[in-house]
Amino acid sequence: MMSEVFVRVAVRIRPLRPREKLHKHRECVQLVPDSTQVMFGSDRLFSFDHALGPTATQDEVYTSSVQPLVQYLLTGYNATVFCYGQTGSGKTYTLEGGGGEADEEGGIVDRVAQDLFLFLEEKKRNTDNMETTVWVSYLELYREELRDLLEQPTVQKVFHIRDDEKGNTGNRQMSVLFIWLNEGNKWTHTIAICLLYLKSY
Ligand SMILES: Nc1ncnc2c1ncn2[C@@H]1O[C@H](COP(=O)(O)OP(=O)(O)OP(=O)(O)O)[C@@H](O)[C@H]1O
Repeated sequence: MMSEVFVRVAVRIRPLRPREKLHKHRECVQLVPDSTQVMFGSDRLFSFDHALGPTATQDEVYTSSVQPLVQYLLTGYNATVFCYGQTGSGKTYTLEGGGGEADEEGGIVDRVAQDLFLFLEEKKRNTDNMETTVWVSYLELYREELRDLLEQPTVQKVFHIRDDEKGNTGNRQMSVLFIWLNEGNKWTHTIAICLLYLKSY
């Protein structure tokens, strides 16, 4: 059951990369054991809804911070997950995964796609005449420009972010968006990115 908190913030501290170790970089942020706090330097404490340290697995990140939202989606609510952080802090790794073949490296997007279909299957088994449609969009928002990543690179479709006279972007809707690839009747890979769904009008 989701509590009445609409925005939750999880912090993830990534491990030092081999090159950083080679250059003798040191961690400057510590996870406070058995808490959801992190410490900067020796005395600055910050609290979050979830705090995940350098040894946290992709699965721990997903189950603690995202999985409840997928359940929530099926009850008709919208949910948005986004990663924020400076360059190299691990946003792509957390969302899309480490790029390896191993399941444990899969990111949030893979796991959302897999679970969504599992949960839908389960719901379908317990519900008469249930029909579901899953819409898929894959958009990139970069420097105020939107690109449809499912379009052929040669097709230049222009999306606009539009405001009404009061400055509201009324037709804008945040969603969880994903694509999946089905090779030889087997779900071999899932990629998803959640950004922004805009009705083009
Ligand atoms: N939790 C982690 N465990 C192991 N390696 C990680 C982890 N998080 C990030 N990395 C590695 O650190 C590097 C930087 O991460 P990533 O590319 O995800 O950063 P980013 O925030 O997306 O950066 P940018 O904003 O420049 O795209 C990558 O080589 C990635 O594989």
